[in-house]
Amino acid sequence: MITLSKVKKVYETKANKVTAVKDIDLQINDGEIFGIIGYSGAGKSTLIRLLNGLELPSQGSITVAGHNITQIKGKALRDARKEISMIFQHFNLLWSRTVKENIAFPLEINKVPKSERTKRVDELIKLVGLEGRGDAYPSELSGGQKQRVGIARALANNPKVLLCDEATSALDPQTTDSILDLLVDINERLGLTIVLITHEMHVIRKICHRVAVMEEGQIVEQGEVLEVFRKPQATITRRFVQQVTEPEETRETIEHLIEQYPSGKVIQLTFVGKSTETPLITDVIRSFNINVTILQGKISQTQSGAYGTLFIHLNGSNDEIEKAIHYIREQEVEAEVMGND
Ligand SMILES: Nc1ncnc2c1ncn2[C@@H]1O[C@H](COP(=O)(O)OP(=O)(O)OP(=O)(O)O)[C@@H](O)[C@H]1O
Repeated sequence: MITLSKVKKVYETKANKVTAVKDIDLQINDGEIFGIIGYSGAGKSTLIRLLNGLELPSQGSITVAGHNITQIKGKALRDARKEISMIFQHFNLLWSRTVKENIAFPLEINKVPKSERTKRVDELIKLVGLEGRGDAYPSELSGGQKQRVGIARALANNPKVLLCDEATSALDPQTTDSILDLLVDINERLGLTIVLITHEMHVIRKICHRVAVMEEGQIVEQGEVLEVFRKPQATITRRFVQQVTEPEETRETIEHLIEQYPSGKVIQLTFVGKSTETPLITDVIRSFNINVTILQGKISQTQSGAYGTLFIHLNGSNDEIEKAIHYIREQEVEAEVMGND
């Protein structure tokens, strides 16, 4: 549904040329929630502006919702852009218009008759959970409610694709989660394709089916979210995965624990999908002559299954510890020895 082939974007300023994105090959499927993650300056905003035709690539081709947006102009481009909607970090609402009037705005531009507009606005208000707030002004709303207005407005003309530009970055964690839940809900209910850009792995973990990691204008890694969590390849991807799996203090805690347990081994286990539901630790304790101490653990849900990390200390003879690690790996659980040999 969305295809980018050999896409490159160079900005020419008076002083120099900046290559914002290069060598981008990407395919995003219908009905998918696809995340693009990268640090500031990686090229994410440029990529999203290319997807809705706000920018033209210097090279390559881009097809969105059946339109080759690199080759169309004028009315054809405007029509194509009706099928590609967008929400923003700072909501971009019209402050002098009420919630209802903000949502009605794209319908007015699209010359939808008034009676139909009113009906559609009411539907959208229900869809995003803003019942009773239709006559409020944006200044009277919380951040989460403002983003709900942004989402309703973006959905007004029944787009096929919703682009989200750091849509939750200005929100607190709890509000972020409620907006992410709403995006999943509309993805499932309407079959809408959602492409989001973010610098937060939490957002990717919580709602995306697949993810692409961007660095210096290029996609350095992409895949199913669960797979990327399980086996991040690029250094930058590992750093993003750690944002979610290792709370800030974890490394420090683990180093402290390794000092505290001079004998035996500290192991980091990584569970994915079904393996989070098996009584692995019980099996290890029963099958091997070792002591197991659970140090720290966390299980997170992704769109396609659970992902967990658990730090344990194994104590006993080297031989028994090796056998236990071998057994754990046979259960399709990753086991990384954390030093302390
Ligand atoms: N209109 C422009 N003119 C010149 N250079 C630009 C323009 N837009 C972006 N750039 C440059 O392109 C590179 C990628 O920027 P981009 O905004 O796409 O990154 P980003 O990952 O979205 O970062 P951020 O989250 O900070 O916006 C940067 O070096 C930026 O300075």
